[in-house]
Amino acid sequence: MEFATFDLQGFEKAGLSQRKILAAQLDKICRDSGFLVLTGHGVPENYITDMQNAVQEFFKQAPDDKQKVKAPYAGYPYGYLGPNSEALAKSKGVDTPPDLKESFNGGPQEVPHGIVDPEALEFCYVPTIWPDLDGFKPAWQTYYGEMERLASRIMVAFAVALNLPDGFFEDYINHPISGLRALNYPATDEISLLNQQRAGAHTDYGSLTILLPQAESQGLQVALPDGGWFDVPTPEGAFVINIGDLMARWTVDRWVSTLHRVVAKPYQPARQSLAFFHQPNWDSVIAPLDGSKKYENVLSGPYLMEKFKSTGS
Ligand SMILES: O=C(O)CCC(=O)C(=O)O
Ligand SMILES: [Fe+2]
Repeated sequence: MEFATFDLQGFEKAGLSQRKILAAQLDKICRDSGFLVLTGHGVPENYITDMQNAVQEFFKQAPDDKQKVKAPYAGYPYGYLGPNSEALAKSKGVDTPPDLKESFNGGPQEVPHGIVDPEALEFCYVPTIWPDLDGFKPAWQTYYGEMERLASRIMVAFAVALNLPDGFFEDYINHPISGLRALNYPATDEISLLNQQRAGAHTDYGSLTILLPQAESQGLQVALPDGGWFDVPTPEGAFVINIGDLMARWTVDRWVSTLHRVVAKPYQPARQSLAFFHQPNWDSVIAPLDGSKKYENVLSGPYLMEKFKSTGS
């Protein structure tokens, strides 16, 4: 398998006929694996390094200091989630020991006017709990804002790839409820528990994920049709993008949300990554894009909430 690359600025600047060719390539990638390396993203490098440094400082703290910003109750979506709190494979009905990781999570930066649904307010519009570390909050907020803009641009390319008008997704994603997760996978020694991974095999839940694994780091793998695993390249200066379950459902399985994991091997150095999970507005109605009735309509927010209940977080 060759891992696909898509140059976003190349697409955005292309003339009409070249744009069609590139959109067809993007459609093929999303049908085949739903995973690609994204270049030409235009996110300023210093925003990325500021964020990576801030996150590294956060994880370097003593456990007690990290716990100061822990999610205050089970199910609270943001803040620090320590070791042993999540097993992603459970979202696929596979019972495994907890993933070998810790994370810090944050949500939308503001509550849009007119949101009154208490479930929405509780599930995605509760505050992010900020650590008391110089520069952490601004670095995080800047990076989050960049990811929101990048996701919107990718959604334009997706619309074109699906033969829809450029702005088709705009109204669905103008108040997105995306989550940003900084992940730290501590160095491993011997791996003692059977089936324990850094992130168990899972698919992502939303429209698309923008991943930034630490450059040249190892371990992210996508499932192959024959049951094997393929190592995802993590080139410097590029993001890894993948389709989530909601997009597969929206496209009535034209596009695939592929199983992936971060494999745990003995004696690995620590590994960090940033994962931005793009999710349409809380109340966007996700109806099959082909006009069929193959899937029932769902609301973006409640759909996501159901998915979360399954991972033991
Ligand atoms: O850390 C990574 O590279 C991937 C993590 C991941 O797939 C996830 O958290 O959904
Ligand atoms: Fe994932």
